[in-house]
Amino acid sequence: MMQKQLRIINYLVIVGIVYRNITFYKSKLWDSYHTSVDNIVDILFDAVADENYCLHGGPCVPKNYVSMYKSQSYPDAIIIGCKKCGTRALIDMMCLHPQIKALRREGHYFDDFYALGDYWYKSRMPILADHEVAIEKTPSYMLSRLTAERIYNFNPDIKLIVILRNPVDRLISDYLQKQARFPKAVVLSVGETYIKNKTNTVDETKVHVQKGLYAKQLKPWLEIFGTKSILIEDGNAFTKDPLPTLKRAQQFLGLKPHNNHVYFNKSKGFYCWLENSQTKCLAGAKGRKHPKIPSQQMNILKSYYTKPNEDLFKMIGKRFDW
Ligand SMILES: Nc1ncnc2c1ncn2[C@@H]1O[C@H](COP(=O)(O)OS(=O)(=O)O)[C@@H](OP(=O)(O)O)[C@H]1O
Repeated sequence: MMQKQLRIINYLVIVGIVYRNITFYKSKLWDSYHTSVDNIVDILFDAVADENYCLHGGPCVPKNYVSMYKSQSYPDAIIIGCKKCGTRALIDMMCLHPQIKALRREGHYFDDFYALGDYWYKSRMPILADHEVAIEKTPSYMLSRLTAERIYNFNPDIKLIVILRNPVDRLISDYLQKQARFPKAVVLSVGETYIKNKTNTVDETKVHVQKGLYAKQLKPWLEIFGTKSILIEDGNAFTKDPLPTLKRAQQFLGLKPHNNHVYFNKSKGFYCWLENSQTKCLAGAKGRKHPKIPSQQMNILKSYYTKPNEDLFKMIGKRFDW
């Protein structure tokens, strides 16, 4: 009897583990399903794409379809950071330029999926017509020297775009994202989370705090790529008025200036734009209302970042208003 119960428990544990893994990998499986389909389509097109794009006595593939598909290419530029600094708004608004196309989701090839190979990366890229450029954004790239090395080995001439934000605003934004995702786990306030009670100093062990140390993160990128390959923008200024940043980004990519039709949307409280005559704003997860932080705690957070900010400004040769 005991053995039978043990077998049932064993069985339930296995079912539990399988279920958990399926849930965890569901999105990744979905992704790779699409990728496999893309790859199969590519192989088929390779097979049929002889001179006339026809199989022997079989179906023909429209010439322009083949050449359109074949124009899928690696990115010309990557937005490498930083998290919660306006990367989504930047890439979506950059795509209002008729020559810019972007990977819809974050790329994560050079950090999470490097083992899948650059063919996988390319297969996720948008299809380009002549004179168009492809971009992607992955805010976590900026955090690692290894990623910088990988990207350099991949393409030393690639253009990199960095959008930064007042690190205290960034910290609160990361906190709010975590709170929204894990409401039961985030019970402490911003101050209680990031300021040590006993010493009234910032808790430097917290990853969210470390993510605001921009000079440290950018140093390897500047060493590896040099200043000319990296456009560094102020996310706070971009949020208030995106046009100057968008203009510089177009110039940086060597594109003709294009007047992106963005406008301040009062009800969203942020800039939005028109897409096929419809208003398009970012989803509610972007542009959350920040809580009021008690001024004493705010001062502790601000003064913690004063020196790292100065290091950053010195390193990049320009100042931001934070
Ligand atoms: N036009 C527009 N609409 C909405 N949000 C805007 C816009 N421009 C900049 N931002 C700021 O972008 C912040 C989110 O940054 P990211 O897109 O980089 O976040 S993420 O790292 O991809 O999760 C987001 O941070 P929070 O305000 O803290 O939510 C916004 O302040």
